[in-house]
Amino acid sequence: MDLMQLGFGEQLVLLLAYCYILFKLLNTYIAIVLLVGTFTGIYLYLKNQSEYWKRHGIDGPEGNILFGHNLELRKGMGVVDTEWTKKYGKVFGTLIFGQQDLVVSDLEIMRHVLAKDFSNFTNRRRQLGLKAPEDSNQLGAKLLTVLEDEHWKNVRNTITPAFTTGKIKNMVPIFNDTLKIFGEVISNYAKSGAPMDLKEVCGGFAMDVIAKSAFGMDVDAQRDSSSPFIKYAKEIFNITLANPKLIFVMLFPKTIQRLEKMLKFQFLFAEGEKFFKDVLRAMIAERQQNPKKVNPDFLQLLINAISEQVEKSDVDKDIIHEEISSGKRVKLTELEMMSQSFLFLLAGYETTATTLHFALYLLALHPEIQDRVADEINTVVGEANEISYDHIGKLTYLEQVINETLRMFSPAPRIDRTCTKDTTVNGMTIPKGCIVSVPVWVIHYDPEIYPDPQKFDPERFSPEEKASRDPLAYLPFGYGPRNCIGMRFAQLELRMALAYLLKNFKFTPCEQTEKMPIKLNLVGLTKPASPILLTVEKRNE
Ligand code: HEM
Repeated sequence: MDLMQLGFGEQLVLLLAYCYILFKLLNTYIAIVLLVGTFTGIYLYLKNQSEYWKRHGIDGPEGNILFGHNLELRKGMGVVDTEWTKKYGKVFGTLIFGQQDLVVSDLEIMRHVLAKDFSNFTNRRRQLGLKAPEDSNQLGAKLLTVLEDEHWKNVRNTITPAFTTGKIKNMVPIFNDTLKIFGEVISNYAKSGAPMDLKEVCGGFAMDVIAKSAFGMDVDAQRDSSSPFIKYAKEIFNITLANPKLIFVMLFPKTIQRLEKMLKFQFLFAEGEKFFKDVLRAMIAERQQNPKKVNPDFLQLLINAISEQVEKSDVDKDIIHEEISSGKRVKLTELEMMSQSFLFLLAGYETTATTLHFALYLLALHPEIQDRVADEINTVVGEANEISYDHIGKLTYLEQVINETLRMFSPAPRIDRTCTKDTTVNGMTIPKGCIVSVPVWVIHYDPEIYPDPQKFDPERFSPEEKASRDPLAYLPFGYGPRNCIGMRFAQLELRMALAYLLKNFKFTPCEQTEKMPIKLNLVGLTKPASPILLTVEKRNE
């Protein structure tokens, strides 16, 4: 048994049991001697761990001998990464969740870790306790985000055709149907003049899109929040690090996993998991019985996965890397299929909803930029009732606005990879077994890359500015073969939603709207510390 694979709670219980047995079985003096020896051993081990980076000639913050740098994480990843980078530079070592963690914002080293030496850095950090074991039948065991090595490559290669531009283009009707309801909801706020909670309205829209595209379901989250789909999805998204059950799982991961297997139960999200599995099973069965019915959504694309080919004209280098196309196309098991649909909800709901609401917030605070986007939309879309895929390609200033929003409020403040082989880059050796973390937040606010970084300035993403910058300097969707597979889908959803909203409405700050710089909560995904409220009026009335 690898003791380091145990949670902190389990290690403590083992230590107490060991002390008890020593004093029960042995003479007190011998027990004390053994105990002192054990504690000295543990102390030396922990000291050795905390001096790991010093031995590798890499500087870094002094860590707590017992907790490493975990305690600092309460401030939020973006905040601590900024403080540490200012003090220790672009490469420094930390110890997080018992793992040696090298934090790198040097673009050249990042290029090797995320792309050039990808085969040595294929996997993400293992989330102790939060990853269901591979042999379990929980949805969490087969999520693309946690799969490793060949298994990851094969599943990613198999589902990639679902995310190419050609396939996503067919989902425009899903967006347009959902946007009509979004329009009704916002119109009601415009009529009443009441401030609206941006996250609530954008969240309803994003939930409807993902329910329809990944589960094939109309849940109408925008007008009716009583459906079980919304109840269980919210249960997942509202879980915080203060949740007692989650703390218990993190302290006793192996014990919980053993008990779950032996007693055939699930400790976290049991009801929700059963609900999503039942829904997906029923949907998959229905579609398999009606193979001729056309469904332009992810669920159908996953069902078809093995037979779907990437057409030559549809090769999208952002999501089809050579590394991935060398993987096999595999027939997904039912669990693998259901896990990916579930993952699209996990990965695609909160990220898109928060980006949309931050974009509207920034535009409300910058009316001149909002008017410029609205003018562009009027010119391109004119009197057309619906936004089409062709319109989207022509809304270039809107694209700049979205890019700048994602620079300032990247939903993921950090991405990471596990190093599986000693790798030397620019004379520095990254040791096998450590985690390499890329502090996206720090890079997006680096004044040498983005002068006056607190300023909302979509001109930073004009074609000339973009071309003059290293692509590694902009990472809202990560980078390399393991980047966000849903990037094209998210970009289209954001552009469609903003084009529709800004064509029809004007957003303005109200008394309760917080001024910039807004207080953020950077623990987990980026979000505002308090809800953002805005008022809205109809355009052209
Ligand atoms: C604004 C919206 C979104 C943002 C900012 C975002 C961001 C990210 C980031 C930073 C990663 C990690 C990349 C890396 O490690 O290099 C990621 C991975 C992923 N995202 Fe997204 N995402 C968004 C929307 C979506 C959507 C809509 C979906 C699905 C429909 C999705 C599915 C995934 C999946 C499956 C992965 C894991 C890929 C893998 O491990 O191979 N994301 N995303």
